[in-house]
Amino acid sequence: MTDSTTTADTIPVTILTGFLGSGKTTLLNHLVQQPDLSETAVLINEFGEIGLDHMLVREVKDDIVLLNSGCLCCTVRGDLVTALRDLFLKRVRGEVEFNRLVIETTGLADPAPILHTMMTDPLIGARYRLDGIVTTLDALHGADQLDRHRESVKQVAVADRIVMTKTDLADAEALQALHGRLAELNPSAPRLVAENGVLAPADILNAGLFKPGSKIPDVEGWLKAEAYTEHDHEHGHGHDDHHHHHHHDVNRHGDGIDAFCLTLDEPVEWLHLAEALEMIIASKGENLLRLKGILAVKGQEEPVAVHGVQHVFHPPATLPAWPEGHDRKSRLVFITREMRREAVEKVVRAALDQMPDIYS
Ligand SMILES: Nc1nc2c(ncn2[C@@H]2O[C@H](COP(=O)(O)OP(=O)(O)OP(=O)(O)O)[C@@H](O)[C@H]2O)c(=O)[nH]1
Repeated sequence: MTDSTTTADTIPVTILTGFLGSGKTTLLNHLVQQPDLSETAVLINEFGEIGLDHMLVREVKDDIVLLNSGCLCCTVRGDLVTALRDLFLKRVRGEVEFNRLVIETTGLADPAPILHTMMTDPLIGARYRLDGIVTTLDALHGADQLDRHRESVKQVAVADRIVMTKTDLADAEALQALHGRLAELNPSAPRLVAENGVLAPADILNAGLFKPGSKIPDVEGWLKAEAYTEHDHEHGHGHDDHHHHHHHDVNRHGDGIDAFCLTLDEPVEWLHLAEALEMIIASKGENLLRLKGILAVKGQEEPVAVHGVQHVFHPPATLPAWPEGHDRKSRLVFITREMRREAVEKVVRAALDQMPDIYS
């Protein structure tokens, strides 16, 4: 159950997304001047290169390849695949040096196809890993954009870090209301402020499971399960007790987005859990915006990390060890659209309550 895409020796990729005019390029221009990003390659997923002498900047044109299924969220960006492969080959040949990659998406882009490209292409998956999704949100127009555009909601919901821009133009009350809304849409993503693009790179880099130079995964920092539930302390009685607990969802409101964490006290039968996830994906995959989890698997000492965006999943990765002091319970955090916690939990519990698989 190992997977190189989450291991420490692959190139971390930050995806920078955010609505039209929300300040992505301004932020990127500032970031690439910082010493922390001196060995960073940048791919810009739209026209209009930015001139950065020491940087390797490449434009990715809208060359979209539709897979057989014809499903829009399965579109693989052919040109992005080529660009990522080319970059890696150049690095191998010693023509370019970089140890990190930033991909800036177009303002209207759904980040999911880019993530799919990274997760589904075997060559790319073996060389790059997703470090994090950084979403810029205009503090002045952000609330309106969230009301009007599903893309904007999705960009915020899948973010590992939310960067609020143009806070100098927004009044304090509106800003506070926006903070509240973002906390509901995406409870675990730290919200940062960049005035005219000024932000410390450390605030948005290394948001993934592995930090550069470290073989030990940062499970707590990656999952941030505590941001999703207020009642985890009530768990821990018996397996069956779960059915009777009151769960407090951090989020349920007009955007149709739910964010919640399922805690499973007992080690899980991997095949049963995989079955549950497959059922959820098959019926409503496009509404599963993001899933991350750390699992205690029956018959295995080490934890397993799972990670998915819509219906595309990273292969599960066995991590070297549980973090110190961890209660060794499985936790799955979900961000969904039009998919209630109760429905997801029912499918997961039903699958896990099956008889143990005696042949496995
Ligand atoms: N007042 C103010 N203006 C900002 C700030 N950040 C960005 N801007 C301005 O907002 C405008 C849009 O910024 P960009 O960085 O081009 O936004 P973008 O997301 O790259 O835009 P697209 O590529 O068109 O989607 C520019 O005129 C920036 O100067 C900020 O913090 N305060």
